[in-house]
Order: sequence, then structure tokens, then C-alpha cells
Amino acid sequence: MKIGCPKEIKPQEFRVGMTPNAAQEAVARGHEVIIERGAGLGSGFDDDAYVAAGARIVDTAAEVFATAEMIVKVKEPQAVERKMLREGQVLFTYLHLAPDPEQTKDLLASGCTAIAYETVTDANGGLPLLAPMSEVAGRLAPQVGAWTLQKANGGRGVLMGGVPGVGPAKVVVIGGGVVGTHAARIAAGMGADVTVLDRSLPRLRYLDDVFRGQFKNQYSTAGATAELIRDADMVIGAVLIPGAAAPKLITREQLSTMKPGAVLVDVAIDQGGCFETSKPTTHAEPIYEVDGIMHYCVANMPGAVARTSTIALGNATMPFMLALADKGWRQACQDDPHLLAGLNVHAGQLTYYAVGKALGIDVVSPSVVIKG
Ligand SMILES: NC(=O)C1=CN([C@@H]2O[C@H](COP(=O)(O)OP(=O)(O)OC[C@H]3O[C@@H](n4cnc5c(N)ncnc54)[C@H](O)[C@@H]3O)[C@@H](O)[C@H]2O)C=CC1
Ligand SMILES: CC(=O)C(=O)O
Ligand SMILES: [Mg+2]
Repeated sequence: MKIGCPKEIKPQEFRVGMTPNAAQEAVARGHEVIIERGAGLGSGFDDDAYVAAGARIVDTAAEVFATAEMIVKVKEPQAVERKMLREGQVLFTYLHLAPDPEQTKDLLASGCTAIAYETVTDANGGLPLLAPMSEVAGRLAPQVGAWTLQKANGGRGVLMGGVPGVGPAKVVVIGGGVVGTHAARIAAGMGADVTVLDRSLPRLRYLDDVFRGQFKNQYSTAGATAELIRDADMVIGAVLIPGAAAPKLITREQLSTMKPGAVLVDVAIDQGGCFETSKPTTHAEPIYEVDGIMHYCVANMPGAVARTSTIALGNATMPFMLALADKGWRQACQDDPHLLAGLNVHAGQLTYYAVGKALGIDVVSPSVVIKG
């Protein structure tokens, strides 16, 4: 199969969809790998590394899109990229369609087959292609939140760990999945007083067992959230209902109950955000203020540490990418229900229920679509 990897064009996005190691594995199995010139530079991979892996370098994204049967990327295709997709072409990348009607419309119109990293599942009920980036974003969240808490950045001027004689920052993490657990670990490691809220009792039991008091946990209700945020210096939004738009868990009205200069870090922003006042920001201008509360809502946080993120993402995507290339998307999805769970769009039809529900679009079952 001809596999193409263009340079990412989302602002400040330095990750790349294929590492030279992934390219080498694909080439070794008889596939042709086409990389846009300079695609890996932001992650520290030069063109020579891809050439040494057996890939071919082309000058433009247009050549990649025109030649490849499968496009492997990181972020959702931007408008100019969506125009280059065609019927029969496979797109394998993050999509986050539920909060993005424009992208959904364009993907349906293109006729392509789009498999979303964030809805591929595993046998343990996890999301193996979201997990590595959730680990990164979770670990970054207290770091960017701590920076935002600094007075010069609009924050309350509170140090995460406090100092002897002065107590630490209070951090509330809403959602104790992959993002939330990694965020809580790092915030606790910085010396903050951390509480994790989740709606899953088994998850709370796991956190309690494994982390043994490094941070507290509490069952997530509107009442518990309202009480905790009044006293919080930082709230990290880390909830997910797979594929669906994030539930809004803090309203604008509630901001007035919080301490002026407190910080909201909405990691769930790529699914529309879990605070009413969240709107996506970029690494160039990551923060803004509403009613005295600072917001950090970058939708591609892992792009800030592109090298770590590219390698971590590549480790997770490679086996799926190879299965798609070796067998073609239909056979690969027939053989692996977890990969089939990633199918969001095929030949003008939406195939993911939570997206259809969020956008009011009819959905065709993926198990019907793969029969052809
Ligand atoms: N902004 C960015 O750059 C990035 C954003 N993300 C996003 O972060 C979000 C979280 O991802 P993961 O941690 O991997 O998901 P996950 O599925 O591992 O965890 C989500 C957790 O939220 C909990 N939850 C659901 N509804 C809740 C509620 N009302 N109150 C409290 N907890 C609730 C679930 O029980 C689950 O434990 C996703 O939207 C993901 O796309 C992930 C990576 C990068
Ligand atoms: C998960 C995601 O959207 C990202 O890593 O950018
Ligand atoms: Mg998006």
C-alpha cells in the first residue's frame, strides 16, 4: 500500500504521524512510504532519517494526498487538507468529530474512510491510541496550570507546593481516567493538595488502592464539584464520554463562587470542553480570563513536547497502521473489532453513534458498512 504522511499544519503543531522507525517497518513489509519534506523536523527527525528508513520524500502535501492510499497524521485534517481527501482513501488520525460539524461535513463529502485514533478501543475497555497523548497532556496540565497561577500570567500567585509555614495549592481534577490520573500524580508530586473526582466507583477504588493517599478522591456529583471548586486554586478538566461532546460540569455562574485568579485547565477541550466558558486556544495564545478566572484550553497540548509525543503516539499507532496497510481497512476492521470501533466515516456515511447524536446526523452501523 502507498502510505502518505504530510507535515502537520495546525498552528504550533510539531508532531508527525509517522516516525522513521514506523516507516522502516512499513517498508520492510513491502509498503511504499511517502513523507512530505520537513514533516518530522519539529519532532527532531530529519528527511535523511526517513530516507534511511526507505521512505520517499516529496515536496508538497498535495503530492502526498494525491499519491497515497492511506494518509497517516496526528491532528484532524484542516480545511485545506480536507479538500485533498478523495473517495476510497483511508485517513488514520485524531478526528474529534463530535464538537466539529464543519470537519464532519467535509469528511462525509470527501467520500474517504476515516478511522479516528480516539475511538479505537482495547480489550480492557481502554482507548489505546488516545492513552499515550492523554498521559502527556495529563502530565503537562499541572505544569501549564502552575505557570498560569503565577501573578504575571493573571493567576492567584499561589505556589503549587507552598513553602514551610504556607500551605500548598488546592487542585481539583475532574475525571480520574488517563489524563486525570497522570495530572493528579504530577500535581501531588509538586506538593499540591489534590482531589480527583470521578463517576466510576471501580475507578475510584483503583486510584485509592494504587496511589495510597498521594491524592484524595471523591465521587463526582454537581454538589461535590460546587463545594470543591470554591476552595480550589486550580481545576483540571479531564472527563471523557468516548466520542461524545464533553458534559459541561462548571457553569459560567459558578465562576463567581471561585477565588479570583484561580485557574481552569480544560484538557477535555478537544471534545468541546467540560467548562461552560471554555473555548479552544493555541500554544501561541494559550490563556484567557473570564470573570476573574484564568482559562487554559489548548486542544493539542502534546504538541508542546513534540518529540516525546511523536514517539509515544507512533509506538501506539504502528501496529494498527501496519494492519491497515497489510490487509486493507475492510479486512483489518473485520479481523479486529477494536480497530472497527475507530471507524467514524465511510463513503459519505457517518458510522459512530456518539458523533451522530452530538451533531444530529443519521448513523449507519459500522458492522453493516464493513460487509461492503
Ligand atoms: N487537550 C489535549 O491536548 C488533549 C486532550 N485529551 C482529552 O482529555 C479527555 C480525557 O481523556 P482520557 O483521560 O484519556 O479519558 P478516560 O476515558 O481515560 O477518562 C475519562 C474519565 O472521565 C470520567 N468521567 C466521565 N464523566 C464524568 C463526570 N461527569 N464526572 C467525573 N468524571 C467523569 C470517566 O469515568 C473516566 O474515568 C478526552 O476528552 C481526551 O480527548 C487527551 C489528550 C490530549
Ligand atoms: C488527543 C489529541 O487530540 C492530541 O493529542 O492532540
Ligand atoms: Mg478539533
